[in-house]
Amino acid sequence: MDDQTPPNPPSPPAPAGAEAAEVAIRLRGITNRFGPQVIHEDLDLDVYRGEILGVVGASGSGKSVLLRTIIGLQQPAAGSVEIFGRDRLTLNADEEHTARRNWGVLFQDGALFSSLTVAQNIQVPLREYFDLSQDLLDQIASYKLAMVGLSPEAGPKYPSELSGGMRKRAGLARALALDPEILLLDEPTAGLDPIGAANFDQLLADLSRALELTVFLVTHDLDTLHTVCDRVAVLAERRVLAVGTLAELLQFDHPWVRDYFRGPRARAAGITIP
Ligand SMILES: Nc1ncnc2c1ncn2[C@@H]1O[C@H](COP(=O)(O)OP(=O)(O)OP(=O)(O)O)[C@@H](O)[C@H]1O
Repeated sequence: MDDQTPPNPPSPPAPAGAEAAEVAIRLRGITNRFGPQVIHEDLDLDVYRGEILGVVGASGSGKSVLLRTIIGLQQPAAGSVEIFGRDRLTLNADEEHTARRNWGVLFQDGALFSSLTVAQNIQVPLREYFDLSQDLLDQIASYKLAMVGLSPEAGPKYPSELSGGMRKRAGLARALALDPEILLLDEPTAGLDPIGAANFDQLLADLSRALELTVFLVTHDLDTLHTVCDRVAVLAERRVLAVGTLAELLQFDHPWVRDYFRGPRARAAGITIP
């Protein structure tokens, strides 16, 4: 760490009212670099079981890299990633395979396989983990489609035949295929019109409650932060600069945080200083 870098803030307290809230994802001392470019340095973050944590930060601050670090697509240069108390960087291949069932991911563009139908996309993770009959696979795909508000007619369609909003929902259905406890989403409302985005937010809020999901949600969408997130983490200066409820962040005195949460777009989203 260079001399200019302020120390990490103390570990954030558990959410109000949650006595000894269980930590679902614990990141400690995470450092990520690409060549000389340092993205994260000694980054700490706790995501509590059952919460929806919004992750914000300027473009290029490392939100997606952090998501990839949690799921193992990015190997950090230093630090630990604990999922429900187990350091996933120390798991062997079998343990890693089992652990991966515990989370579902929705990447920015939905990341569906374009050569597979929506139903086949949902069935990919199911085939990887279970030996099920085609009939059962089809039933599960229909059930997952219904869960995300898509009709059974979407099942035989190819991703290119869906609207952007439907593709996001299909991606969500695939992320939920294995009934994960943790859901990670990278800018799920990007590219959706305001009504589509609001509908997706509502779906996410309903599903996370019904399925008791822990949600790590990378977003630039102030409406999403306001309507669905329990807490928000701000990524800046290569670490988690602040984490708390929106009301707490509104009191946080830092130029980027102030501009982001108190600007005209924040006011338009209904975020106001209490
Ligand atoms: N595989 C990679 N190789 C080299 N550099 C990378 C790689 N992945 C990400 N980066 C760099 O890491 C930095 C953080 O990228 P990241 O995608 O995490 O930003 P972000 O905060 O998600 O941005 P945005 O809000 O624009 O999506 C960027 O400067 C990016 O160029």
